[in-house]
Amino acid sequence: MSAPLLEVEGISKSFPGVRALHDVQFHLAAGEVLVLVGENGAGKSTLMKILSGIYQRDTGAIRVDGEPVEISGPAIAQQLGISIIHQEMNLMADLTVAQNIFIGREPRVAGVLNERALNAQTGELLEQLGIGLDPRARVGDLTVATQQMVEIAKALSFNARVLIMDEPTSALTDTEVETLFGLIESLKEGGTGIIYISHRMEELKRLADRVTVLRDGEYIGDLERAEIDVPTIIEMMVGRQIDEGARPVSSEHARDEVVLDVQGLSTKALLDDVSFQLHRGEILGFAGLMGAGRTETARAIIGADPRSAGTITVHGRQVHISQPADAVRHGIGYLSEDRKAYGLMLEQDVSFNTVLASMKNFTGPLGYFFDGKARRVAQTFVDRLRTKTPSTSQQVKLLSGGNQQKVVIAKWLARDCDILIFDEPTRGIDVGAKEEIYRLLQGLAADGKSIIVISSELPEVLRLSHRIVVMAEGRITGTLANEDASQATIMDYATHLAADVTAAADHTRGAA
Ligand SMILES: Nc1ncnc2c1ncn2[C@@H]1O[C@H](COP(=O)(O)OP(=O)(O)OP(=O)(O)O)[C@@H](O)[C@H]1O
Repeated sequence: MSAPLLEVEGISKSFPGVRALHDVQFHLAAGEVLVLVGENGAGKSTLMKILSGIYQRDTGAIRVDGEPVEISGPAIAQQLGISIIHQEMNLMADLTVAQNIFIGREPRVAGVLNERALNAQTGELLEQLGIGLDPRARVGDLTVATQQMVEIAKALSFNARVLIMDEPTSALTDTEVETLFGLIESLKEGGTGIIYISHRMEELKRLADRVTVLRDGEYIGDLERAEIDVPTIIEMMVGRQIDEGARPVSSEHARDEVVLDVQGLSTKALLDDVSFQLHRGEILGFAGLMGAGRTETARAIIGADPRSAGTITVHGRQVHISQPADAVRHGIGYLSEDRKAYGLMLEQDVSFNTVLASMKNFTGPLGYFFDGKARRVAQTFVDRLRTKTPSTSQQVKLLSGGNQQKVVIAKWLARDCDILIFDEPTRGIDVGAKEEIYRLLQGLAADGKSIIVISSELPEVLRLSHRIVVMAEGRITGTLANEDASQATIMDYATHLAADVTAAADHTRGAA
């Protein structure tokens, strides 16, 4: 039998205070998709960073085609044919597609960049991959999905034999996901081995030839394609069974007081006459395709983007919100979908970030910061959300992606706003922690908070929301009671297949 394309054995890696990996193994054959799963902080990214030369292992062996290798830096990984596509992409917005792919390797004549050859070479590569894209397009003008295709093209331009994808679908629409999966199929046929990290269980069934499970930095086991069963995998991942909670019903809160009333909200860029009401104790889900206007609605409400029309009424009083600080003053908290840009101060620790939105409760006269109090509060959220961190004094940038997201959630929970808007709250969060976050949000709603959840995951919208607002192209196309909604009906409204039902639905049922 020929040696596997890639093999790792006995890999361990520690950081100060954290044992990230201990005696981990896996193997990958040419033309195989290996899906790597594990809870947040299980060690998936660390393992991939070792393979791509970003981190050095403490112990263990790595073999390519059966030969031991030392991956002492990213350039060596590239030479060995190992390429990684990160969760957060590393492209330069102001450069073109071609410039990004061949940056530092551009064809030159007598030292001068040959733009024409560069574009031709890129055109060829894109065509081979079946990606219909102009090599001269500016990357900053492309959608996230297309940028990701550029990342993949870039990885393959180094003749990658092993392609590592870290949660590649987390920011893609359903059709874009299909395009990506099509590309993965053709890469497999060409003999590329793919390591695919995902928290989405449905993807695993579609894609995986094999699944490798990590828990707490340790190798738990492998499942072959025929053995893949989601509940088994979840149990291997979290070491216990997860009960899925019941879906809520809309009538529970439909008659309660209206806490937030948005009428005729419009923006120059996209929104057209967006109107809805949020009740006390209600979770209102916002569904729709990427670009439908859900994030824009949130941003227009909190004053992050200018409105061209519309009124916002909080607890019966019309309010003037022209910047996010005004929104917070009126008790509206917004958890952004982009945690790095808006959510966290990465250099600061878990404790500081947890109290970041409620600083005045932790600051005394003359700006004295009550560090002990902040740490106690931060620790309660670390416990409740099961955030994996050695302590509350760990810098946030050293946490895994999913655990950073938990800190963002803690920050808004600590702020104690009356109205909370969560934009893709569980992006990058593992299945076990997701269910805990759902219960936490439902607990907050039961205590009288009002919550908007924007989510691209329909099972999440259905699991959480009393009512569901569906948007398409900047407008609300439907408002559904949870008991009337299914993934299919939501998609109908999101794609305009159903008539506008806003008026017919129980949009105003509770306003009596
Ligand atoms: N540079 C670092 N310094 C200290 N600790 C680190 C560093 N990088 C990772 N860790 C820790 O190592 C552990 C494994 O993290 P890793 O990012 O590999 O997890 P993951 O499985 O990829 O999680 P997620 O699903 O949340 O992305 C975590 O506890 C993380 O906080």
